Amino acid sequence: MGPAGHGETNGAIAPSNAEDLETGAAAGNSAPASKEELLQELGVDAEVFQMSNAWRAGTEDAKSTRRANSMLDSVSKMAEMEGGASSVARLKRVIHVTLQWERLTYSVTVGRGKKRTVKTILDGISGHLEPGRLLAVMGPTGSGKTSLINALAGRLPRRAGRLLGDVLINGQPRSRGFRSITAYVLQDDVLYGTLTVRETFEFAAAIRLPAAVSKATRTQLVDDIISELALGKAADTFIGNAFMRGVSGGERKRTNIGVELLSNPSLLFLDEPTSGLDAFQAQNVMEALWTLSSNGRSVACTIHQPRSSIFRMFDQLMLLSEGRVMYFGAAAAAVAYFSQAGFVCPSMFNPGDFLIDVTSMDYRSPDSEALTRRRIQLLGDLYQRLGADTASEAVIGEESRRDIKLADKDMQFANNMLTEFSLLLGRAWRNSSRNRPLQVVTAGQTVIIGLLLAWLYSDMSPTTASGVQDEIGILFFVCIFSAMGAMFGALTTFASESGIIQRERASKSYHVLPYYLARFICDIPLRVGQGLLFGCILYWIVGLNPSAGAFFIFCALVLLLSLASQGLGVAISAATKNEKIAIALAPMVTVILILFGGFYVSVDSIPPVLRWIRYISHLYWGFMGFTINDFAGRTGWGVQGQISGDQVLDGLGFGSNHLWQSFLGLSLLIVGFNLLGYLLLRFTKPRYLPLANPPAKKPEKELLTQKSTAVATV
Ligand SMILES: Nc1ncnc2c1ncn2[C@@H]1O[C@H](COP(=O)(O)OP(=O)(O)OP(=O)(O)O)[C@@H](O)[C@H]1O
Repeated sequence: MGPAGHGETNGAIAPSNAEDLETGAAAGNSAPASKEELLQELGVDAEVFQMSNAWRAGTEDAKSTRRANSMLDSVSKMAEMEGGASSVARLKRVIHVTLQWERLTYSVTVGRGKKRTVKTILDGISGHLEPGRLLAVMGPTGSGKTSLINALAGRLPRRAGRLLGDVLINGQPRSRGFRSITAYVLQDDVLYGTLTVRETFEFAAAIRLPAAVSKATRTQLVDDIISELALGKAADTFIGNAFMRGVSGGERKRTNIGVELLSNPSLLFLDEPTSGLDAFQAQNVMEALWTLSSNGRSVACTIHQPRSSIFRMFDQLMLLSEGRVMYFGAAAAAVAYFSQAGFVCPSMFNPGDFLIDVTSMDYRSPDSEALTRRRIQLLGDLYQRLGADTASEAVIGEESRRDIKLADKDMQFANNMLTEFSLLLGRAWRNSSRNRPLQVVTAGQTVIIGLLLAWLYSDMSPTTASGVQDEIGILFFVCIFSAMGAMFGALTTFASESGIIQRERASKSYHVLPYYLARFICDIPLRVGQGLLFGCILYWIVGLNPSAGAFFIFCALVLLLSLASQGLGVAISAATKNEKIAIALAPMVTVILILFGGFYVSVDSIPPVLRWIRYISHLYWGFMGFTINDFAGRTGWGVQGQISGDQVLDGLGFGSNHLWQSFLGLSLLIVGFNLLGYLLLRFTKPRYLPLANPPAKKPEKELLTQKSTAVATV
């Protein structure tokens, strides 16, 4: 692979003159028919299909005059302010990245048993992206846009299939350093709704930049990003969530992009950055991307159907359909290319809509399906004949050559674990304390359940026939209530944060341990508050053990039980990695642990082989603690007050147990469940599909035979 052989390289990849075209045709390997045959079938006179410069050479380098390099300027200034610290200067410098991809083929196995087939999602796609350019990957739905961006960013899920081809960064295969210079912006915004835009950036700056970067510099960097993304007006507004109104969809999207910019990526991948936005917001987001690319970055995004003003911002366009390239080159020249191929865009028509119309399958009737399928096949063949071979060729500029080594630096954590912990604790605390709806719901349900129970059991008397059973029942209910609330709280919290954690871990923002500890510690006040509230309402009204010490032990047990349940909730959500599966699984786990909790089946009645299960049931230890705390050493139950508390404990199988065992059991489970949750979170990183070598080019003779067979079949 080398410099393009067709002069201007800012987009068009077809040979630059008729001679080149013929050469391309001769070498052109996998096209099933000659250019003339293809044009004939498309209904275009070959003579008319002039290789005019209009679509081939693409537009002028419109950006070069507009490329302000403002970011680079301010970055250099900041580096000076830092006393020229080389690490700081390097951290903020945009590296020039030329991305090339050649014959990318991605296939997956679909179906089961005899119906198993291999589905080709990307079929030999080649292209390139140079620094300072904005590449749009367009195509009808299901054409392979997301798969291509994921393949280029190295983000295809590992179990998904097979990926063949070459992806080069400044002429070199992607190395470990690839991630340190790239950012990948997901389609869904993953942000804390309870933080403002500025706080979100400040946190990202603090956690991603080394401690050597002063606060003033970080503030400057945040201000720069806010102005670069035109977020000035929204800077101090909350991001917002289901309970709290926040910034607009476009501002949210730009904040999402801005977070990635704080690690100063040189290569930016975005999947559908305008999805779900109205035309105006979409325009703002794309303008922000245009500015970012103008500052020397290489930006690639998928986009479904851009309005015409957005289309004009694209430097390069890769148009896909059915996993094949329909066009790759200067975006401004795409319409001319298609009009030469016989598809003329009506005047005043949005080019984006036109290109999608031309390359979409029409499934409305068998005839229209066959017709559009054939059209797409011909357009794919025509493109392959004209430009596919040279599509991955790019000029690797001087800056890119110089930057090869910088692009090879592996990503490192910026701070030590203690700093990470304090930053994460600050964020978690802010998030929890501002999450009023959660606090109100937690407090509300505690008060309602507490009062309801108190009311139901207010007439409870130890000297009735059912007195003992009533008291045991209420204690077990306390166990279940404390456990369920904490577990489902943890399930939803961790599930809602999992996107954020994944993104931050992918950019090596922090270790899992400080994150986990910060979350754990941050939840303690909520659990303590809930335990005390519940205890205060219920304990005295119902008339449990009246000693003050027993009351505090009761509250401590509620707290420990909640913390153990929280750990179990985290472990379940870390193991399942999916909120819906986690919420479906949690009740089953809870029911098993309830069964072994000592209330429904006494310990002696459990088959010996299953008895060990009670030791991993926090409900068992909690229930044991509550009953010992309430019954031990007391008397006065039964109609004549003849039943002692110790007899009750004997009946439950807790006669020989002590309170300290309950505390110890719960403490061990808190450690055990949380350790399990931590380890699952730590070691279950998303795994991505490695890139295998591209298939060797087949000898021309073999290809020609295949082509004639293919044409004959059609
Ligand atoms: N792991 C997979 N297993 C089976 N089919 C898959 C897999 N990944 C993608 N596909 C299929 O490949 C095709 C391309 O998917 P992709 O998401 O890349 O398309 P897209 O152009 O981004 O679509 P959209 O615009 O709807 O997001 C689709 O038909 C999709 O269903």
